[in-house]
Amino acid sequence: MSELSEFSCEACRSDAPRVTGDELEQLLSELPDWELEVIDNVRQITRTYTFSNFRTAMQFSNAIADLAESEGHHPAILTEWGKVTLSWWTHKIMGLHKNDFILAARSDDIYEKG
Ligand SMILES: C[C@H](O)[C@H](O)[C@H]1CNC2=NC(N)=NC(=O)C2=N1
Repeated sequence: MSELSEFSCEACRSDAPRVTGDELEQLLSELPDWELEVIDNVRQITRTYTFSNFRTAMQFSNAIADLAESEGHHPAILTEWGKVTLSWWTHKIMGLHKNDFILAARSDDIYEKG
């Protein structure tokens, strides 16, 4: 469990600063299973989780949906047979906010709880 999951998300505003530079490197180092990607010039963090079948993949996806709704912050979720890929970024700032790293850590906790 990353310490990041202990943090609370803050209300994100359109003028919130994007995470960059040393802070970005530090946050990425706390989430070793996550990859930094740039899609349509927008930085995001992505991880693919594996499952034994589609039903358990869907159950995890629904748990992530509950997390997202409770925090008012939503990932892209790709649910496939045996796999779920999550991508977190902040739409308002078209980039990465600390909230994205907090929720990625919370996503890992949900996965590890099984
Ligand atoms: C109106 C609604 O609360 C906002 O659009 C929220 C919804 N969920 C969100 N999710 C993400 N990832 N980024 C946002 O900027 C965002 N904004």
